[in-house]
Amino acid sequence: MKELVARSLKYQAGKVQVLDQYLLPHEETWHHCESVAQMKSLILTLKVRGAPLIGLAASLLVAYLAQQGHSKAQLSEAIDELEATRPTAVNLMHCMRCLRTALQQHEYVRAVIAEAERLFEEDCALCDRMATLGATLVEPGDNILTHCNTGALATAGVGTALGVIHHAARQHGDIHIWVDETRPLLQGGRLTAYELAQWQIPYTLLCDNMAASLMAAGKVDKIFVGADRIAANGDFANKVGTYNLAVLAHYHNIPFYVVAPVTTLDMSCASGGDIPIEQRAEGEVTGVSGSFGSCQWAPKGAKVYNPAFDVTPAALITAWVLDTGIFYPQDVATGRLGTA
Ligand SMILES: CSC[C@H]1O[C@H](OP(=O)(O)O)[C@H](O)[C@@H]1O
Repeated sequence: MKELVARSLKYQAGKVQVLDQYLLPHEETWHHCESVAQMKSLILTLKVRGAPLIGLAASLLVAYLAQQGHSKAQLSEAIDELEATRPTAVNLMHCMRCLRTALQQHEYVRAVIAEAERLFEEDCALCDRMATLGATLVEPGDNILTHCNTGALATAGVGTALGVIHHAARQHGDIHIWVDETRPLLQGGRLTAYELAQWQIPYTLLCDNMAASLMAAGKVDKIFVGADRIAANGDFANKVGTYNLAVLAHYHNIPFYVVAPVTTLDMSCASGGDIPIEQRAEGEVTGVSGSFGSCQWAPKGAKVYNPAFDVTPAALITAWVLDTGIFYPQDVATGRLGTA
C-alpha cells in the first residue's frame, strides 16, 4: 500500500493511523488501528467521524488486513461488520460496496488495496472541486453560518461545507463564520472552531439555540452545511439541528446550501423518510465525559431523545453543491440531481 496522508487519517510506516477527534482540540493523539473491532470502536465513539472519513478509514483497514494476508472470507466478514457500524452516513456503505466488488477479483489483495487507495485520493480531489464550486456562491464580506464539522478532519481533503468556507476565505479574505457549537458532542465548538483557527479564518462560536436570533437580526447572509445521506428527491440527513437551521433560513429568506460528494446521494432512498437515523446513548445528552471534562447534569434515570441526525426536506434547500456541479430545485424536479 502506498503512503496516504490526510488531516485525521493516514497509512504511514505500514500502519493505519487515526487522529482521535474526541480528544480535540486540546489533545492531538493518533491511534494505530489493526483490527475490525478496534476500528468499529473508534467509529462508534466518534474518535473517527465525518461521513466521508468513516468510509475511508474502514477502507484503509480492510486494505491493511488484505496486505496482512487475511483470507477472502475474513475480508468479506470484515467489510460486512464495518459497513454496519453506523447506519446513516451512506459514504461508509459506498466504500464497503467498492471493496466488496474488488474482493471478487482473482487478484483480490491487489484489487482491494488499489480500491482503498483510489477512494482516498478521489475524496481528496472531489473536496477541492466542491470547495471551488461552492466558493462561487460566497460574496466578499459574507457572514456564513455552519453546523457540526465538515472540514479536513472529516474527509481526506479540505472538507465539504467547511472546504467551501476555506476556499472562499482564501478568495475574499473578509468573510466571517458563525459556528454552531452543535450539541451534544460539540463538533462545531471543538472541531470547526479548531480548524478555522488553524486556517486563520475569523469566526464566532454560538450555542445552537442562538442561531434564530442571529438570523432575525440580519447577521447571517448564507448557511452552508454537510450531509450524511441525500435521498433521490433531494431531502437529506445531516447532524441533528440542521433541520432547525433550514426552517429558520426559509423563514428569514437566507440562502441554505448543502455540500457533499455525489457518493452521498442514495437513489435507493426515494425521500428523507427512507433514511435510517442513528439513535445514540443517553449519556451524551445527560452530561459529558472526555478530555473536555466529566460531569452529569441531568437527574439519574432521565429519559433521553438523542438522534444523531435529522432530515431536511428538499423544499428548504437553495442548492446542492456536489463535486459534479451546483444543482437547483429545477434539477431535482427533472431528475438531474447529481448528474455531471
Ligand atoms: C463531511 S462530514 C459530513 C457529516 O458527518 C458528521 O456527522 P458525525 O460528526 O456524527 O460523523 C456531520 O453530520 C457532518 O455534516
